[in-house]
Amino acid sequence: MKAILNECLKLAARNYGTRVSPLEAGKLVLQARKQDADSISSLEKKSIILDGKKSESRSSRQRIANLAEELYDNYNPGYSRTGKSHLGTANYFFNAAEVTYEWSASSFWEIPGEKLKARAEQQTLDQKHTFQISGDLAHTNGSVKKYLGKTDGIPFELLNGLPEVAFLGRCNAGKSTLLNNLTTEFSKLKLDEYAKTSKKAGYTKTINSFNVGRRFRLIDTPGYGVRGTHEQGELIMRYLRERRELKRAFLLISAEQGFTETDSQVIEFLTKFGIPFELVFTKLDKVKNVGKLHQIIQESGVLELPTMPRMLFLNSVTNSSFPKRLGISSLRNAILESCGLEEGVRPLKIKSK
Ligand SMILES: Nc1nc2c(ncn2[C@@H]2O[C@H](COP(=O)(O)OP(=O)(O)OP(=O)(O)O)[C@@H](O)[C@H]2O)c(=O)[nH]1
Ligand SMILES: [Mg+2]
Repeated sequence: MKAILNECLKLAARNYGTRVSPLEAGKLVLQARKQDADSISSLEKKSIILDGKKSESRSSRQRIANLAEELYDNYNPGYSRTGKSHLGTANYFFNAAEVTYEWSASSFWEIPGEKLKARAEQQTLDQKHTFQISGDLAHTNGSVKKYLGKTDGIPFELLNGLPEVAFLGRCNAGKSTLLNNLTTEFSKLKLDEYAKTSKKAGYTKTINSFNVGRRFRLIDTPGYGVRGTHEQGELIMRYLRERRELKRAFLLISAEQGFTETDSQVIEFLTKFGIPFELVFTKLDKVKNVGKLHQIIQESGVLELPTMPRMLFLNSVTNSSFPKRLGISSLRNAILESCGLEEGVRPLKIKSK
């Protein structure tokens, strides 16, 4: 299957603008992806069934260690595998960057700078209106300029338009834990606790922002579902639609439990409003049967989405079968990439030892 896909992509590259349009190439890739999903997956053929018997054999440990990567390759045929040097620099960035909690918001207007932006925009509109009515330039005499220079008491660094990526997902999907996972060095056994987490669903109540190395912001959000409230849902939807700094959303799905109806609605919402997003399957350590995970993905319809979101697989919690945090390098790399940070970029603020 990989060979066919590679052929499609090569064909598209060679014939761009001549025989095969990118749209046709896209269709070919989609078709190939669907066939890939329909066939018994390569992983299933290899019978990686983690049935809880805790096989201690070396090959089994090796298979688990490669699980996140194999799933990534299996479900992202359109993406080339990220090179080791890219992953290495992404890991360096996250390990070295200073992480600071910045703000929380329980309504859209509490997000630093949003009120200010809206007022400035209103003034620009009013100014245009004045031009139209009077045609007299002197009429506006620079009042807008005077206003734009002020920050309304909001520290300038909160208004400095850093790119943002947001974690979305049902309550208890592991959003806050993932934020801690991303920002904790591999060598540490226990995750740093930047974002507060709990076994109790519905723990995060506001949108919370964390500055990473003064290069971008990670945004933790309240979960949706039974424990989420209507107001939280409205806040998240507004943030997703209106926040200009948002570069990409990462939608978390429990690899053990799969999609809920609300997850599907959120995917529909993101697609409808053209909000770039990727899918992150969390709690890989809880998956006992990889075949079931394949079934969950295939039956969810996400493989047919026209936007072909990338799919990442990881675990934030370790246990004896999963002694390592898998899949995190790929997510770190995807975040830097979505924020437009080139390979080799360094944090502007380094963690103190
Ligand atoms: N086994 C396992 N547990 C995880 C993983 N990620 C998170 N958890 C656990 O899931 C529970 C919920 O994690 P949170 O990070 O608080 O989940 P959340 O999505 O932020 O939840 P809300 O704030 O309620 O929306 C905690 O007990 C975590 O330890 C994982 O990868 N594997
Ligand atoms: Mg949370």
